[in-house]
Amino acid sequence: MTTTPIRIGTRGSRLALAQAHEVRDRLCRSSGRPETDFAVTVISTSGDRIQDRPLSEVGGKGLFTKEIEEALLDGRIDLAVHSAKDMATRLPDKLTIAAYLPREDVRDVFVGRAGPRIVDLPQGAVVGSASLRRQALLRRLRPDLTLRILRGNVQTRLAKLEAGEVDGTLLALAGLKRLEAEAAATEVLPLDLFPPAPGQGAIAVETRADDEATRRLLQPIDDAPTHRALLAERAFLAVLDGSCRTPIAGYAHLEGEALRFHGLILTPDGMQVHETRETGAGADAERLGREAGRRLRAAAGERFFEGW
Ligand SMILES: NCc1[nH]cc(CCC(=O)O)c1CC(=O)O
Repeated sequence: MTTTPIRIGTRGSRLALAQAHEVRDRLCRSSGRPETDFAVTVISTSGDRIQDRPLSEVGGKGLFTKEIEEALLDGRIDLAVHSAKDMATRLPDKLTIAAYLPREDVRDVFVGRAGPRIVDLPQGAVVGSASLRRQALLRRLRPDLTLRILRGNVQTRLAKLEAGEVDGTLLALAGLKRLEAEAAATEVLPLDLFPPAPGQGAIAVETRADDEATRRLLQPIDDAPTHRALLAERAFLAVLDGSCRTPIAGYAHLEGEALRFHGLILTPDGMQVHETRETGAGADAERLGREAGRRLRAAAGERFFEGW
């Protein structure tokens, strides 16, 4: 019997590969098919190639997914595995997110060389991050620090820290855990001070909307609570990210039947902050996220989004 393998597209970083392998392993278990029925295809993205500028300057998030989505649309792959955080808020028309794996820890961590905790850093210490959200949250807490753009995948960033380019950096705990490198974290940051980016810690599986067979294959590995939370967070982001230069945090999670949402926008210098906390029904996730976004838009005023 010959079967064409199901082709799984992913970026080539160690983290991306670990995530793609996790999806493949779950699909093997849920479908009873052997590993040889799946082929992991590495696709290089513009986000991987551009290393010297913040993503907000070169077109934002879609950069880590564009080439992979093109491969899906062309039929070169059947499904794509992404960090949900890296996905643009609007997907190409013919694509859909068919499954989210159970979410990993959503918190950010500090990895310090000059001191284990952010409070331990000496005045003016250099912290590297390419994330506008992390930079702004850090400035709010420690306006004296010097911020540097630190790009590259998780390994590269840890190597740059080790080499002394910066005194500390901020990373997602989820990524470190998936790389079995969580020991690198010197401080796990509290959710109220460092609310995560929408989608952080979640792995999304994208496919063609009209590919019924792949959608059916993915259905059993979809985690409903993560899916609900992500609907809220992505709806929130869609209302707010007309400009991808606005630092935005958004985190939804289910507590029983209730969906709790925390959203925050701030100026890049961390001086102005607008924040909202809401609770709603899990079934209303998208509406909850959208309304939280509208509330913040109204509270901040349109000029807030134009200032930089
Ligand atoms: N391209 C950045 C990126 N996208 C997803 C993760 C971590 C894993 C996750 O949030 O699921 C990271 C690295 C980081 O923020 O430290």
